[in-house]
Amino acid sequence: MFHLRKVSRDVARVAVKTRRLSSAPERSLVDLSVDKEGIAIVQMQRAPVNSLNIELMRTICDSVSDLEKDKCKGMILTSASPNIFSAGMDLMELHNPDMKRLEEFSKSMFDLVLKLFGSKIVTTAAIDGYSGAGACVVALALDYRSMTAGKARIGLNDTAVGIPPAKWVADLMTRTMGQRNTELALTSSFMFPAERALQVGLVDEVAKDKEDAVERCKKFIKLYDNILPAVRTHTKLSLRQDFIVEFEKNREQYLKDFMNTITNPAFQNGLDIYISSLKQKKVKAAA
Ligand SMILES: CCCCCCCC/C=C\CC(=O)SCCNC(=O)CCNC(=O)[C@H](O)C(C)(C)COP(=O)(O)OP(=O)(O)OC[C@H]1O[C@@H](n2cnc3c(N)ncnc32)[C@H](O)[C@@H]1OP(=O)(O)O
Repeated sequence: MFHLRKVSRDVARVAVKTRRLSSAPERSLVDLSVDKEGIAIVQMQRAPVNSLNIELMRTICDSVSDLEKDKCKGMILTSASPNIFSAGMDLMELHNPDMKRLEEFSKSMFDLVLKLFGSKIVTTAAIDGYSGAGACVVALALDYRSMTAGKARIGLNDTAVGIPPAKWVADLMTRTMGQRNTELALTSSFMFPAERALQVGLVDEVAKDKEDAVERCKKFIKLYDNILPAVRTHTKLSLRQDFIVEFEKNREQYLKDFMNTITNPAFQNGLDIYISSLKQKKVKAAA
């Protein structure tokens, strides 16, 4: 049986870790709550756009570990930012990086993907807004995705940012969308609205708003009510083992490849321009 009091202790623990790891966050990077049925909502709240820095990735990872330990039924990853699920990796982590921090960043990214993909609990995302690149990878590592119709977009726009998608990223997407759709999505960096994402299998359901997206995740988690959790986990992990084994085997190489891409001067030049264009957009909007 799940106890609410225990969960608030967990929340406090996550908040403490976050304060220790990061230079200045005033509050926890995720808001974690669990309902009476043992369904957790892990709400990212790293303003303004939930960009994934080391601290946010570690906090999500630790939250999932805590929920697994507490034998939670399932989790819903969502966002506190209106219209943004997550802007993907924190570009500031990639821009003129300190080598040691970049290595830590890469490790945190791999740890998070493996934690989510291999989680014992049912993992879902209620995607209510932009979910690009690294955020799309996070969503793909989960069991189920519901996404709101309207302005929200999801996709792997890595090539647009100047990062050729790693083999493991393409594999993760292929498992969900198949070879042809993945090829088209990755080469074009297409950002899918919810209905198109549903057609290609990138998301599982289209919701009318965030509340509906969360409800659909809950419904999905409850589909497993009559299945023994250990049997469900065993089945899921045996079907995912090939990816996990391959990832672990090549992890060092993936790390080197990623670090080489990021530290390449041509990538850094491109990133300068990309970041300036993001800032410029704001200046133009204000004018
Ligand atoms: C964990 C597993 C990861 C595994 C990944 C492996 C594959 C690696 C591939 C890709 C890596 C990436 O993820 S690179 C990041 C890609 N993301 C983007 O290109 C998104 C860029 N941002 C936008 O398009 C827009 O900001 C937005 C649509 C997300 C929001 O638009 P909006 O108009 O609402 O807000 P602003 O544009 O004004 O942004 C507000 C504020 O946030 C800053 N910002 C935006 N995105 C990022 C980011 N990704 N990292 C850091 N900061 C970001 C933006 O510059 C503004 O800052 P200021 O207020 O200071 O101007």
